[in-house]
Amino acid sequence: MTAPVSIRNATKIFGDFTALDDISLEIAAGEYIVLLGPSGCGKTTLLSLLGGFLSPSSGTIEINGKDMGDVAPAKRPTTTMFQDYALFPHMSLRDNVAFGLKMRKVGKSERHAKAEELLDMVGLKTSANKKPHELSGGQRQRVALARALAVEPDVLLLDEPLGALDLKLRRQMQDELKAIQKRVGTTFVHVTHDQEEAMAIADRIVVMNAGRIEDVGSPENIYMQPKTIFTASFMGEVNFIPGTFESATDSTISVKTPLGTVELPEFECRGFTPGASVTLAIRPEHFRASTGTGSRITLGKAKVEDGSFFGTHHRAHLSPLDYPNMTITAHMPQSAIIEPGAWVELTLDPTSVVVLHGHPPRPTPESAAL
Ligand SMILES: Nc1ncnc2c1ncn2[C@@H]1O[C@H](COP(=O)(O)OP(=O)(O)OP(=O)(O)O)[C@@H](O)[C@H]1O
Repeated sequence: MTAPVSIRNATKIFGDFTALDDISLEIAAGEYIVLLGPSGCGKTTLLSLLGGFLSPSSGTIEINGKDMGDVAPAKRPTTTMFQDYALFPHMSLRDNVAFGLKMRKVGKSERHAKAEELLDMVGLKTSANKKPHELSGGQRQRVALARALAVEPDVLLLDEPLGALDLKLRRQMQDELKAIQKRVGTTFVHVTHDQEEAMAIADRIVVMNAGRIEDVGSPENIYMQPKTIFTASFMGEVNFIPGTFESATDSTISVKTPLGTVELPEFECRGFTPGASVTLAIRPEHFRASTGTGSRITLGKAKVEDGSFFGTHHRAHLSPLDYPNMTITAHMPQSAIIEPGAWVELTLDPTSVVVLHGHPPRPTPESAAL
């Protein structure tokens, strides 16, 4: 079972605090959506509006074309899976998974068959008679997922579902969650503050900040072409170089920076006007500190301050000759020899540079990698 979801101009106000501010979002049936953002940005509040545990102060929520305004949580085609799982300790895994079906008066043999089918799907076929305390954290998480899916919701709401797991298990369960979602085809809306988790799982990521949606897109899109300074910095490491927009032709734009004027391909018209403050957002892996140039642009010489080896690459901090107060974080090839004090040529692929409106909120002369 699966359904589309429409959130239209949803606002939620607690007293004089606006937790959600005019949120609109269309979710397709069968999509895996991740709501991503820092603590307090309104993710759980939005999930609670979908589940019916909170009502919007204004705006509407439709699931499968039906307005959910007056529909109680238990009557909605949604199930919520919380971080603490809330499994019943005295019940077998089979009975835990079958619980929702029992409440719906489904007969014993039918509900047990369904529970066993779902336990099989989450890799716990032979554990149906065990109790939750006999399981590891990851196994308990799988039982909670099977239990949530047993009642065949159209939309499954997951609030930090992997928050209680250690990092390794978390990464493993992300792959499993995604695979199970694709298999059952249910619409999933998953809340997390972990950008790697969002990238690993989502069909589309919704980046939230202070009660508003900052950006929506595929993981690749959000990472490579963030629309705002907030998204660029929240989605992994990035260098910000402040600049001034100078001019545009049909195929290039020109931005003046402390490291010189750079000509970049015009990838999308974002309404820049000459003289406007802009920021170049550049991922560390898009810099190359080398002597090669080719079709790359150069930002001049830079001094290696320090470097660390990360297996797949070195991560180095560099000070540009023309602007020594700035620190650039660049990834350098595995084979590079990183010596503090060495001078390198700083080059980058112009197609990887994102030009954003404004300057970062804490504009430091360094514009250090955040
Ligand atoms: N019942 C409430 N009454 C008053 N304020 C609330 C209530 N529920 C949430 N808030 C506030 O609304 C804001 C958003 O809360 P919400 O729980 O949605 O954030 P979140 O993004 O899920 O954060 P976290 O990742 O920490 O769970 C917070 O500032 C929170 O304090």
